[in-house]
Amino acid sequence: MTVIKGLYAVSPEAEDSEQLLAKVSRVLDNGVAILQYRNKSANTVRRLRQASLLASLCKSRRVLFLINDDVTLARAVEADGVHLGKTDGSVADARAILGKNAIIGVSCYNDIALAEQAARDGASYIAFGAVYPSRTKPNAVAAPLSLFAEAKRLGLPSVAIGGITPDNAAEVVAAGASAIAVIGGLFDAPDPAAAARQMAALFD
Ligand SMILES: Cc1ncc(COP(=O)(O)OP(=O)(O)O)c(N)n1
Ligand SMILES: Cc1ncsc1CCOP(=O)(O)O
Ligand SMILES: [Mg+2]
Repeated sequence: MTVIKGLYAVSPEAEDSEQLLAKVSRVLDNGVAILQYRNKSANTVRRLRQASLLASLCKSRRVLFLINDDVTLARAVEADGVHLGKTDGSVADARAILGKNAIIGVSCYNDIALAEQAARDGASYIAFGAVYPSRTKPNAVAAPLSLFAEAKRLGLPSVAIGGITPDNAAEVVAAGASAIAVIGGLFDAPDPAAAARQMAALFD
């Protein structure tokens, strides 16, 4: 079984694919266990190009590679899996397309009932957030850290997302999150590689 644990980097929006590759490449060797390609604005051609570049990078660095929202794209680039929110399709459909070993993560926001449902549906992990206010997604619902202890009984890895930085990440890990998903706290840090090392070290 694939282990979902540690620093889970989520890619920032980027128009320039080479710049995106360079940015991600700089943090990847500093303790990132999982990378998610998340792009909410580019067209299909650019998304395919960016996802292909990141897929090769992750393969060469032995980092798990997931795609946000888009099962078709995940299959096209042979990603390890997909992350699904409430409007992104079902776990069953994703598994039918990606196969039984695919990693399928499900957003549960601040709702333990959604996590229970995701567990019944065969999700690989559940995600709660935003655990802190997020500049990337300012309207995200606020999720209390107590959810991570509560979700332990489901027996699935739990991922925390939203506003996580090197300054608050220890508190999230102490609350019981298996992994911390980070965009701004990593890619907007003064020294992204150092921020990655600091957050990854919490899982040693
Ligand atoms: C690890 C992780 N957790 C939550 C999300 C959010 O997914 P969703 O609610 O579908 O929102 P968008 O990211 O699609 O805007 C995520 N992407 N990754
Ligand atoms: C996708 C998503 N879902 C809840 S908060 C968020 C954004 C996370 O980005 P950041 O780490 O910059 O707050
Ligand atoms: Mg989504």
